[in-house]
Amino acid sequence: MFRIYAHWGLPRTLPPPSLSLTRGRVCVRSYQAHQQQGEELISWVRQNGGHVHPSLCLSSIGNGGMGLIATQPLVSGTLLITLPPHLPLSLPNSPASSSPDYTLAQLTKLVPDELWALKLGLKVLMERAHIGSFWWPYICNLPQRFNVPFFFTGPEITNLQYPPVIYQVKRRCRALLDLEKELRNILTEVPSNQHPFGGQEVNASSLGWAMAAVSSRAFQMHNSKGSARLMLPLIDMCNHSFSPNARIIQQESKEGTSFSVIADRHLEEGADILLTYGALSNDILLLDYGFVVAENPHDFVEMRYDKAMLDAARMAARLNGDGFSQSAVSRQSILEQLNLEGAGASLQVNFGGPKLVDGRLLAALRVLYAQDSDYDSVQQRNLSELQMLDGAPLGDVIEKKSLKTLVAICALLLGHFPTSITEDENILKKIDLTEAGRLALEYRVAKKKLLVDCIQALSRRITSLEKDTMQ
Ligand SMILES: C[S@@+](CC[C@H](N)C(=O)[O-])C[C@H]1O[C@@H](n2cnc3c(N)ncnc32)[C@H](O)[C@@H]1O
Repeated sequence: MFRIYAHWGLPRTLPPPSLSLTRGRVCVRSYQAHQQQGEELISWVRQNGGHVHPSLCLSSIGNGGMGLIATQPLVSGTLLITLPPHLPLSLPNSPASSSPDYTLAQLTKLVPDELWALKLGLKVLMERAHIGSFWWPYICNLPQRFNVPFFFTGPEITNLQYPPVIYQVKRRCRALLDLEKELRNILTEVPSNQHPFGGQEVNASSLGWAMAAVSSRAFQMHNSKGSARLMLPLIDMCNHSFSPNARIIQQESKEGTSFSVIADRHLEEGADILLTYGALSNDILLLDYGFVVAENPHDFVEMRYDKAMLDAARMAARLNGDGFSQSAVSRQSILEQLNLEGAGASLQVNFGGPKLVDGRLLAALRVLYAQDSDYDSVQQRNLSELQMLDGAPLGDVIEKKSLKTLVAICALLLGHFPTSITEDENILKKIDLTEAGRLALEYRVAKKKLLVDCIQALSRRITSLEKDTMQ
């Protein structure tokens, strides 16, 4: 199950950024060049009607990344940045026909909707190729490389050890390669005055760069006209925290939507300005942003609900009884209500997050362990009661069996990983790891620790039930 080989990662680094080299300037993110470009970006925002608090600067924050820093203490409520409506970069709404933007709009239709970052990425590539682009001071400040997994080598992708995310990486690789092919065919027919990339070739690597630039930096805006994703220059220099010290607000006016960042706490001198990117799992953080958070409260490990797997877990937990596949028709209807059986069933169940265990899986186990004689009691419970971890809605005996089976499932999932946490932690101590190699290790260690945490929390519940029974 955990031995999927993905040996077609795209080249690790982008080829020389052909699109920017033609401008006579090279986007190199050396420290000094970066500082200077950072200052140019701040000046550009101010020159174009935006506000940047004088006590803010762009600075290196380690790992080659940059961030926004307070150079003086700032009180909570301070307005840090404001971008007027014309500074965000987004896909144009109704471009004039026979303009490059119109061609671009046609090209975005080739991209599946769920890969919205690739759609907006085409616009970023277009501005990167456009000599004299209004957004050049912004585009030029974007990182040249992104540590997202579709740039990993095959072995690095395999080293993630978690099939759902490996599947997503492969899908993204495939989408980039497919789009490269389609664009190559279409763009040869486009007249030069309508060519969105100034006649330059766009390949899977530059598409990947653009998709990562967008997925790791774009914001979603909602207003009366609907929702849209956009790039917010300078605001997107803020790094992420689940306990942020600043927030974004949106203001509507007849000119459009402007965006501001406000300090949400007192900021000490030298504080990083941190926003929250949302309640995101490590899968999304890895795939879209190229980093993971240890002990991420929003992370989870997924598995496919399958009675054969539950049977294996029951046997591993040394619990007797008939196989779950023999379950009575009466239980079937509850499993259907839980959407785990029947047409259109949704079989993905998760461990982790604030609930610890997917309520549907817990309810299914409780129901599957119920005897025919318990059925009246099952009928008296509503579905949400059956899904709550607190309490033992069908009695302590069924509860202990259900919890022991869940512990066994976590242990089986853990056993599917080819290496243990200790082995991974030893590899992490090596100094010659690549950035991608380290990220893959951190990612899989976080998944395994999540399962260990689940086992420990569920075991504590079993122990407390056993104590109650003995009293
Ligand atoms: C919106 S940008 C923030 C600015 C970025 N650091 C830069 O140098 O341009 C998001 C990227 O910053 C980095 N980042 C943000 N928050 C992070 C965090 N908490 N830990 C590690 N990297 C983070 C990741 O590379 C992510 O893709």
